[in-house]
Amino acid sequence: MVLKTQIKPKPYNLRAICSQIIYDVLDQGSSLSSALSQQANNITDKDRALVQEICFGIMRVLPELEFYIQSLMAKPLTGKNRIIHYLLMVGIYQILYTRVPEHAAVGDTVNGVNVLRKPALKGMVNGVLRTFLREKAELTQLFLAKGNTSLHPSWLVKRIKHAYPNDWQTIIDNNNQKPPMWLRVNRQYYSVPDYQMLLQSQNISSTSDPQLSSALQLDVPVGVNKLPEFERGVVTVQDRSAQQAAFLLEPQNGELILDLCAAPGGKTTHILELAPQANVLAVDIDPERVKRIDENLSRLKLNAQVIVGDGIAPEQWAHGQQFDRILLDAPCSATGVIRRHPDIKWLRRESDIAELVQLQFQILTNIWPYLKSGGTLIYATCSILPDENRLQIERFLAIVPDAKLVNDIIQYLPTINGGDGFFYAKLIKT
Ligand SMILES: C[S@@+](CC[C@H](N)C(=O)[O-])C[C@H]1O[C@@H](n2cnc3c(N)ncnc32)[C@H](O)[C@@H]1O
Repeated sequence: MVLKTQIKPKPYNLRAICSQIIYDVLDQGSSLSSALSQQANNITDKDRALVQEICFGIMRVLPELEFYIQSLMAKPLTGKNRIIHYLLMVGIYQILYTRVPEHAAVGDTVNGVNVLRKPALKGMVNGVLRTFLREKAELTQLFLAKGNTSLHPSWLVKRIKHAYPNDWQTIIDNNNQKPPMWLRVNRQYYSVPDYQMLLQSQNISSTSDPQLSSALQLDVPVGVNKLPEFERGVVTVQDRSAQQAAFLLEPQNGELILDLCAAPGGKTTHILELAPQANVLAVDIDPERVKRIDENLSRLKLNAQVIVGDGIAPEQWAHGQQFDRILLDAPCSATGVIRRHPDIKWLRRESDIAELVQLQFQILTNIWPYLKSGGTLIYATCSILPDENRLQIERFLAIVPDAKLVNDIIQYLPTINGGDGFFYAKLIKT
């Protein structure tokens, strides 16, 4: 008789899962959204919201948690024990910022040590968390007096201060808030007031935007599965600032339109909602992200040609075509969307900025010949740094004689209950 080896399932501990996610971001350089989706199958539906709350929250207040751990431990945990450093963060974050009762926060975090197979560190984790509970009031005072209360890396604070000497503090404060949830209503199906009524019938209250005919802000964010007719393509989750792109582009039916750097397709689908008979070519360099453009198009039942391609080398995929309109949503520092992706603060390096500026400039200059004479190009970023935005466009206009700026540039800053930080320049070819 052959005995089957029984594989023992790994005990489930959501604090251990959170510390693995934080480790993947901070030590392995993964983005928070991809680290979360890597673990998605290991998390029960019931715990999903709490895992998100803890992981996003830790990224938001990382320097504060580091300060407490440093204050409570003589030596930092390094090497293979690093994951326990992040487990401590998970414990402290819960005590300070969630409604999880303190005894559960401490007890379950301490149990996470076994799940992470570091039993020798159990006593230490228990000790640190219990000391934190006792000394919480003094430690938080000390943090306010001595810590990095901007919760941003210093290079970024310096750049934001330099660019916005009057508004920098507000920008930093707004970056540290939780983001509002905006919807874009597909007006092929519903007017904004009608969809708002439909939401209200499900007890989801929302506020419309007098300046933007497609946008609704939810008073309290909800999961997309709660949104009426989401699967039918009636609404898309998209920040109000990002919703401006397709309006500025003014796509028309029958035109040939290039959406460059298009993944995951938030703006591709909006272009087609506004001009369903436009011929849209959506291009992105990242094959995995390109799949998401197809998924979004099929949810919204819209058609575009979607390809993997490098914006620096349009000769490889444009086949000599010229476009009536081009949307270039350039790769950028994403410093305008920090409240949505707080991991950006720790993943970005200052040296990335110059590289991104160079990449943006190359894509912009290389795609320009593919715009028809009289055509429109929208250059967009979700950055608030002038090097990627205003200065980029000034440099371009100075060397490209047939490019003309229409109206003024638009620089949105992240605003509470408003939109994300975004930049737009509308250029025409004379
Ligand atoms: C800001 S995101 C685009 C968001 C998208 N437009 C939307 O609304 O959903 C920037 C995109 O640029 C892509 N990208 C980066 N370098 C590129 C390149 N050299 N050529 C084409 N796409 C590139 C990235 O893969 C990323 O998907």
